[in-house]
Amino acid sequence: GTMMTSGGKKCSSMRLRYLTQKEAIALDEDLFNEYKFSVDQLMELAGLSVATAVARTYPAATHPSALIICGPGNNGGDGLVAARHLKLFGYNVSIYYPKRTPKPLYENLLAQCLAFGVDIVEKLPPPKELCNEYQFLVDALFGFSFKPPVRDEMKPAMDALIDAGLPVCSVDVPSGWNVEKGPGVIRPLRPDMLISLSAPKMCAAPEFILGAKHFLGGRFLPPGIIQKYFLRLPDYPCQDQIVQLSC
Ligand SMILES: NC(=O)C1=CN([C@@H]2O[C@H](COP(=O)(O)OP(=O)(O)OC[C@H]3O[C@@H](n4cnc5c(N)ncnc54)[C@H](O)[C@@H]3O)[C@@H](O)[C@H]2O)[C@@H](O)CC1
Ligand SMILES: [K+]
Repeated sequence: GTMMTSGGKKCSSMRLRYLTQKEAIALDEDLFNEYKFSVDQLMELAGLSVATAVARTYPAATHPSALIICGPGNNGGDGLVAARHLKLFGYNVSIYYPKRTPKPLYENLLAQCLAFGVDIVEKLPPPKELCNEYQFLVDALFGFSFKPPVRDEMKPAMDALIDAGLPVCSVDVPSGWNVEKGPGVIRPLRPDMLISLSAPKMCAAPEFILGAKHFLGGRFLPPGIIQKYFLRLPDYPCQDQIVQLSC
């Protein structure tokens, strides 16, 4: 079924199927191997979905400046793509990208960010000072390949997300969470909004994300994948790149 959000947008209330970590990884491999997608293709659509959901949740008029925290894998790549689109949408965008994987994919995305005027933050201020410069954070640190606990090198980035006291939008999986068992740790990240990509993972179930706003994006799954993984996905409205799952 569908419900209406306060903004008059449709919000799906159907019962979803949530993927295990293994299924999420296998589905990803199928897209590349069987369906011949390139990472760049899917990352562009994923990152555009993220930017769209962010813009719908945090309008630039009230939330003009964003800090996007990018990790070393493809979740971080989604963050780099989203940074460029948010810049195009009129936001002031900064990225913190502490561990840069030396691959052309990420190097090119970073070069594009620079060319579009995205600021690169080299050293994070203390978490409590982030609210002087930003109205919200985007968590593109870890996605479905993450295995807890967070290693030391990524702790400052994790602490910024948890301790800034700013609203956080998590990309695909709230960082630091167990992909299947949810928050787990004593003081977990509590995102204000989550955008699941292609299909929600187990940690995106309502009992874990509590009141967070939940979107689905990454509108690129072929019918064969939907059948193979028994997915139950809501319909995307018209040509939209995102659909809101919880109001
Ligand atoms: N199948 C899909 O729907 C698509 C997925 N994409 C994105 O790709 C993500 C998955 O990307 P990846 O598989 O590259 O992996 P992730 O981005 O989830 O994370 C892997 C990186 O994190 C590091 N890491 C893992 N555990 C850690 C720990 N405990 N402490 C510190 N570092 C740790 C790893 O060394 C690796 O560099 C998804 O969540 C999604 O955001 C999109 O880019 C494109 C399409
Ligand atoms: K994330």
